Amino acid sequence: MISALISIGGTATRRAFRGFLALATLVGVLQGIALATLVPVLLSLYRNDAGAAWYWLAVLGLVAAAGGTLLARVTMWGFHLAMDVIVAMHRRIGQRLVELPIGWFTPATTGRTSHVAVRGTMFVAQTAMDILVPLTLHVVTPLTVAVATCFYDWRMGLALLAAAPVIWLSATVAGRRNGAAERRIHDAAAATNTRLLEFAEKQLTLRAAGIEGTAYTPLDDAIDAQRRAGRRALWSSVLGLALQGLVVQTAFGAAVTLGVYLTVHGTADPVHVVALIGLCAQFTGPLKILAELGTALRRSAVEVGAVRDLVELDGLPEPATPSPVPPRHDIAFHDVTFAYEPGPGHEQRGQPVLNRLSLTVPHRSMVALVGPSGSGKTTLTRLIARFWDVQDGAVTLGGTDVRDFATDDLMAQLSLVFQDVYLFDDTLEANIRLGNPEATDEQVRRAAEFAAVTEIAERLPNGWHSSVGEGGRALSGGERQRVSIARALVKNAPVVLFDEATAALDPTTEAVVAESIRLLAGRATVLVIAHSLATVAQADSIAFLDGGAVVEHGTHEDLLERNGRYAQFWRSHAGETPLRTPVHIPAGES
Ligand SMILES: Nc1ncnc2c1ncn2[C@@H]1O[C@H](COP(=O)(O)OP(=O)(O)OP(=O)(O)O)[C@@H](O)[C@H]1O
Repeated sequence: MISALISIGGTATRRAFRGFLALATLVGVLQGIALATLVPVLLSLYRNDAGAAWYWLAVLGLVAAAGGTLLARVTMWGFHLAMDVIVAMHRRIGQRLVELPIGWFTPATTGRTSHVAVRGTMFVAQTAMDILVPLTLHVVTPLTVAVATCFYDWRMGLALLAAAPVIWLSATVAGRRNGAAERRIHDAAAATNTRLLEFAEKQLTLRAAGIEGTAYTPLDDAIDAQRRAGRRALWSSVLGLALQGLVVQTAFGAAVTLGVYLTVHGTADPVHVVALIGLCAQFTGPLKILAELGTALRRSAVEVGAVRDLVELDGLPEPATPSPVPPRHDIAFHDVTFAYEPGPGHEQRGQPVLNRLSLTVPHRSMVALVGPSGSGKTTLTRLIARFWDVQDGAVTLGGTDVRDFATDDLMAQLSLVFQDVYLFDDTLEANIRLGNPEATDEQVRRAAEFAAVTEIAERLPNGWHSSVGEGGRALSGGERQRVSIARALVKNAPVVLFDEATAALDPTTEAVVAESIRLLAGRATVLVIAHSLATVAQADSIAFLDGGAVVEHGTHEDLLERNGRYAQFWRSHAGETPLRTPVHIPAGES
């Protein structure tokens, strides 16, 4: 647990934790000494020795005051430590999220991340402030009491010290059981969180499918699983606490029995023994809730461990000496094999999605990717941007393996226009400028004009400074697509990866897509997942994918002449649902 916190917080936290725990231990020792000092106070009173009673009372007061002062200090320290670790945790999570391959981000992983970040943070604060200090005190104080008892009566002292490992063992057993149950609760809660987010985000889809109210089975199942895990954890913790209570009471009973035995056999003074039995109660009292504190610590450990697992995830490996940005921008796939990593819902690494695939997109040419759904077109384009790294073969840009570029350099060479357009809750202008923060106003306006975003700005109440709402909610799907095209154009990257929308677009957006592809042709290396006849017709060549391999590659005419898979595919599409034909941007919009 502490090692998890330290690994998140770094060296400074390690030093701070050592000091913090040392101080908490000192407070525990002082509290134990204060309790042990009660024995001479009581004995002095019994012997009517007022001087000695006042003396020991003064000692007790001084030790208790020192312990109290240091306790206040260590509590404050715990608060500051918690804040430091929380800040470090947020920083590490943020840093790791930036370094993770883009392909890692799925609704399931982001749901888990938000759960881990929020709960982990809460538990760190709780651990450092509410658990570690009491836990240390509840261990160190009874041990100090046991050692002190040895000085008054070595037999009773040894009995207490002998009971300590048994109590420790029972607390550990109870804590382990609870820890396992807590882990199950954690996993169940994270799964519910993901389902809940999905339930909230996909309301439109659910309602369109006629799933009304809360009757969404995966969410119900997740809540049920969480309830079952909670019930099991409750039983586990009740049994653990009962075991712990039994062991502690037995230890106390044994100490009292020993005291009585020693008194009866005349080897101990009864008054002495009465005072020591009082002290024994101070030994067993704190230990009774040791299992409870241990459980709380393990609960924290599960959450903090999940944060550590998150921050220790493998990011994209960065080259030790990044290759320089190449002057030419041809893209080549050399015998590429790629299978998705296991993840929630698909724990085994599946069959390769791309199988020894080779394809070349020459510098400043346009290649259209066509093929049945699931043939690997999207995966192929995403490998260029290192959403994931290939397992075999290589993807090169300008002759250099994409893994040999610094990630920033690689991304600077790419413009991505994908279907899942996300606009930030910022102004229209800021969303375009995101493509190139250095762009002048003139460049932003020109890209916007080309992508027919100017007319959106004219319609909105605050023009370019209008907010587009969270995720671009204030705009239609087509309008969002246009903003994303303007964003890509303003970036002016030498390589453009374009995923044409599969859904029918409004005429203006369709024209913008066709025009922007026309504009890019000859200026950039373009790899486009094509769905429209207009795009296919403009491409220098077409690669037909099936089953994760390029089965045909050539010009539209060549492939039609070959009368193979592409010709068949094209004819069936043109026959059933004609591929979209070019639409011209209305005057004034281009
Ligand atoms: N993140 C992912 N995790 C696991 N499998 C995935 C993931 N993304 C895609 N796949 C699988 O990889 C295969 C290829 O998918 P891909 O999206 O690349 O195909 P596509 O040709 O672009 O399909 P479409 O035209 O329908 O978009 C499919 O079987 C798909 O189920």
